[in-house]
Amino acid sequence: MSAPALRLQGDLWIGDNRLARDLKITAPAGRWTCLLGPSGVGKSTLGRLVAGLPGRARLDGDATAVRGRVAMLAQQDQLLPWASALQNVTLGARLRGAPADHRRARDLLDRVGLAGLHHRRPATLSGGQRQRVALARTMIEDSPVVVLDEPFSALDAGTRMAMQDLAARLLAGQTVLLITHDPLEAARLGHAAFLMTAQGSRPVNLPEGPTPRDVSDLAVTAAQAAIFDALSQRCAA
Ligand SMILES: Nc1ncnc2c1ncn2[C@@H]1O[C@H](COP(=O)(O)OP(=O)(O)OP(=O)(O)O)[C@@H](O)[C@H]1O
Repeated sequence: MSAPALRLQGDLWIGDNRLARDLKITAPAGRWTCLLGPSGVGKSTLGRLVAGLPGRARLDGDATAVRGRVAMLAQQDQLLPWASALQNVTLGARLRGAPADHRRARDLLDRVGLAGLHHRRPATLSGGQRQRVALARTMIEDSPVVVLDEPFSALDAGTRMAMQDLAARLLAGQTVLLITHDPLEAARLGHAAFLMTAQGSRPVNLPEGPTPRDVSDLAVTAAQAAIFDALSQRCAA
């Protein structure tokens, strides 16, 4: 199934509480779109809407109905506590009643740096290790649309960069909505980016060219600074 573009427009609500108005966010097909904005503005809520998760949230404007599977890596890793890392990675297939691809699951766990930890339960893993199990679980799905909600936030700088590179490679061609607080992450990984506030959304300029971009690229540094500036102004407003 080819990856669709996403269009998210209108006011975002949870019940009677309007979180943000006049959103105009478009995520190009098969590309990474980053969503930035102050804490509590509704980024995760929007991500859950895209993923079709049940709840009281709604967008009262025009939104693309996403057909087919959406994989979501939520802010809390949501691993099953009684299942091993490997069983957590193959959970989606088991829930669909499909045969689990253990070989691929093991390979992904190795690639996210968890070789030797396949049989550990989540409680015996660090926060960053659990986040990487959740990342492997998201990547094995091969969904046309992927929502990543702060997927690298628990990782040290070196591991974070390595996981960004791996995700950019393995999710190439899928439509990815990346929710992040990290301007550098957006500048490295985004083909498009939006800053979301309670008053609306606006596109953020990113460097041209292939991703993941080099951190030492001056265009990346400049984009990072511009995003940081925009975020501080919006948060101070
Ligand atoms: N189930 C819920 N019922 C009512 N309000 C909720 C619910 N879930 C979240 N909220 C509220 O909705 C707002 C948006 O939350 P959300 O988690 O989407 O924000 P966010 O932009 O992702 O924040 P952060 O960057 O801190 O993760 C917050 O004010 C939160 O308290």
